[in-house]
Amino acid sequence: MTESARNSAPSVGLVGWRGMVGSVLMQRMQDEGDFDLINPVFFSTSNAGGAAPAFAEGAGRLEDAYDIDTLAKLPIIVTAQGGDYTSEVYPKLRDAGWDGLWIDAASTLRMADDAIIVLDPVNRDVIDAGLSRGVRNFVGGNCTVSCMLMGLGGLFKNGLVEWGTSMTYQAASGGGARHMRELLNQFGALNGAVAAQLADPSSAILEIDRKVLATQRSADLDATQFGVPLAGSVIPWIDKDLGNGQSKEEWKAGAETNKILGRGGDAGTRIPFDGLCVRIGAMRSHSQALTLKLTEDLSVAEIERIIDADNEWAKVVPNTKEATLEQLTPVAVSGTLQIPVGRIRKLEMGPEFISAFTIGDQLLWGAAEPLRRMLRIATGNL
Ligand SMILES: NC(=O)C1=CN([C@@H]2O[C@H](COP(=O)(O)OP(=O)(O)OC[C@H]3O[C@@H](n4cnc5c(N)ncnc54)[C@H](OP(=O)(O)O)[C@@H]3O)[C@@H](O)[C@H]2O)C=CC1
Ligand SMILES: N[C@@H](CC(=O)OP(=O)(O)O)C(=O)O
Repeated sequence: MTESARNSAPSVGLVGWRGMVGSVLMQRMQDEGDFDLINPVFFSTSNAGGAAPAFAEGAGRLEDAYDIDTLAKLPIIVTAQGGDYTSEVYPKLRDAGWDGLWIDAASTLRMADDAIIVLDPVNRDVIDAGLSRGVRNFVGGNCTVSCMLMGLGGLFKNGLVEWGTSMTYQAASGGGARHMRELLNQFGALNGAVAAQLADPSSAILEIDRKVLATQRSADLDATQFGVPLAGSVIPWIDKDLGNGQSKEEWKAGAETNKILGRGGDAGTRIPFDGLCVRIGAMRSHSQALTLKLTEDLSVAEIERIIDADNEWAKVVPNTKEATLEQLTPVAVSGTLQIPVGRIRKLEMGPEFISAFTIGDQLLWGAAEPLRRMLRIATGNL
């Protein structure tokens, strides 16, 4: 960046840059040249005074992420530090009179009346209208909701969905950096428990199975983050228990989908959307199986055309075994911005009922990318 460009670029506070979402955000910002457009100021909750990351030329030392005076000097703050941080720091900043832009990955402020959930390929009009009327809080949506709307936005935006249900398969990284490490350590422990038997092709498979189960059930297996073992298992509960049989992750599906689409509160326009959220042992990328009731009997070819045409990242995968195995797995999708949508077919329940299976890298479109793009929109660069 030239000296004059640096002088005119806005200063942007970056909090939570070394976490799971933050690391992906930093990588995307480097890839897209976003650091040429801002003067970054890096914060830390655990290492104030330490060195700022090397990729940001001249960024100096890490500031204290709890120092309200330092934060309040900045016109824009981007945080991927988490909900506890937002709950503690955000109200203090506003109480101190700060009127800058708060761009956040955490769910804390998402449903507040003065916050917009950002997913600009789906709701750029809502974002622009919000900026014009002085909205200051822009929050990334829940990862499964954002990935689902990036894939199936065409159907929703065209008013073609009467109701929907999603059954999710969410990766370990949805919980954060420590959850990924725990999953890998568990896989390692399971493998280690039967390494000798695996090396011997004639060993009894039931003996291997018994030893793996004993290791999974052993108190020695570290399950601090997830609470129970995830390796070789699934956990059909994500986020808090709302006390009505629904998990908070499941509640977000209906609440946030409707808010992003601008169909909030009004029972007349709200699209019923609900399902079950399940943690699985994938490393990265959230998958979901959807059942949609459409408002009309469209051909599969027309449904596919609408999905493909909606945005440059949604991509229909032909409903064949070969294409599904090749293109519709977390391994195929992770690290890319593509949102494949496959397994589209009419269900036996009637001509308006369809199935679909979609996957998105929840750290990209589900978290970092909407924030990165919001920063560009806010600075007049998108
Ligand atoms: N993970 C996901 O898929 C998604 C997450 N979100 C939301 O984004 C927010 C951040 O989530 P996420 O990035 O997953 O959280 P992480 O737990 O990965 O990171 C959050 C913070 O934890 C601290 N930290 C402590 N130990 C470590 C470590 N070993 N490695 C890296 N960081 C560490 C860092 O703060 P410090 O440097 O100050 O110590 C870091 O900024 C949350 O609100 C979450 O709900 C939203 C969508 C998807
Ligand atoms: N709850 C998601 C990740 C996440 O952080 O979601 P949210 O931003 O809505 O709290 C998961 O665990 O996969």
